[in-house]
Amino acid sequence: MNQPHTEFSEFHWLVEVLQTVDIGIVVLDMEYNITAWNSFIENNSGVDSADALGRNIFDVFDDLSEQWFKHKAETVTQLRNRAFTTWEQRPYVFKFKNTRPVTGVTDYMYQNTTFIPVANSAGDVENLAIIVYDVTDTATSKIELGEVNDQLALMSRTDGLTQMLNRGYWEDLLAKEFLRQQRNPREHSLIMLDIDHFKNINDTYGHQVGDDVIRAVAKVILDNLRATDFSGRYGGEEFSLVLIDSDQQNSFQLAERLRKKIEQTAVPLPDGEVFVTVSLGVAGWKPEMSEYAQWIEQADQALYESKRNGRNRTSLAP
Ligand SMILES: Nc1nc2c(ncn2[C@@H]2O[C@H](COP(=O)(O)OP(=O)(O)OP(=O)(O)O)[C@@H](O)[C@H]2O)c(=O)[nH]1
Repeated sequence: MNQPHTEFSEFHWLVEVLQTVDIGIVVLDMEYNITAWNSFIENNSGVDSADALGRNIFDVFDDLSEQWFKHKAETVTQLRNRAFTTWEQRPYVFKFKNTRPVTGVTDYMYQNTTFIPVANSAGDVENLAIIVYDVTDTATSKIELGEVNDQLALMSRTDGLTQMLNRGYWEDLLAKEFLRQQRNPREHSLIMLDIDHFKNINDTYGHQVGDDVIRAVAKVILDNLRATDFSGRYGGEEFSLVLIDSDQQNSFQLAERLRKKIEQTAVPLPDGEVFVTVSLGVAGWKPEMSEYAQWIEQADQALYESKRNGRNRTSLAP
């Protein structure tokens, strides 16, 4: 005698809960017409439940991908299995505005969603429920963390003063290129370049001007290499370059071009300008080299020969 009343109050209580929870609930029939629409969906879509009920979901959300949605829904109802989508696979199913204070990361609510087949008492699937979780906070912090990590990765590869590769990363690239050379040799060359009497620049004009000189030399190098070449700041006023598909003789010519351009590059001073010269050493790759350090060593020896012979010149490794 009490049974119907209990069931009714339980139902009422359940509906109350569904209206209050902080997740979205949409229920559709097999023709994709809306049969339930809770307050969360109402508030975020701006469509009242009274207006939504009975309407087709694709009319209410005209940017909902019909093909994708139907495929998902059919899989769920035919297999009688739940299915999930995460914001990483698809940022949102229903396009709701992001209600958070401006994050700069997203204009829309990131959502995880669950598709649930709903069977009647006879066991036939007659409805499809879609549960929507607002995961904007998690998603934005994960995206921001990813951006910070990218930034850190870039910083860990780059020299702060010149924006060239730093020595560690340049050597990593050299090590990889060296391994490729051992398998499939080509005519690559390595150049070491050092600013002449740089200590005098610092001592005469101060470290600020010294830094400007280093930046100016780096710019000439970067502006004159091919996209496939790679250069790094090897030490304070020393730079290292790998020229791809350039034999020792061609690389000597490029080194001379760099040397002359740097010699003609004026670095501004508060009251005038200063010019510097550089010394260079060029070493082509040789099959007898068993490790990349020997390649650097050969270019270094050629560089020191340039220094010994009076600087502002290029020497070739023997
Ligand atoms: N301003 C500035 N100076 C630096 C930096 N890194 C290294 N140095 C200076 O570079 C100078 C290098 O001097 P040395 O190794 O004696 O060589 P050099 O004076 O160039 O003489 P040679 O190479 O023989 O022609 C030192 O005084 C270092 O303090 C930097 O990032 N900025």
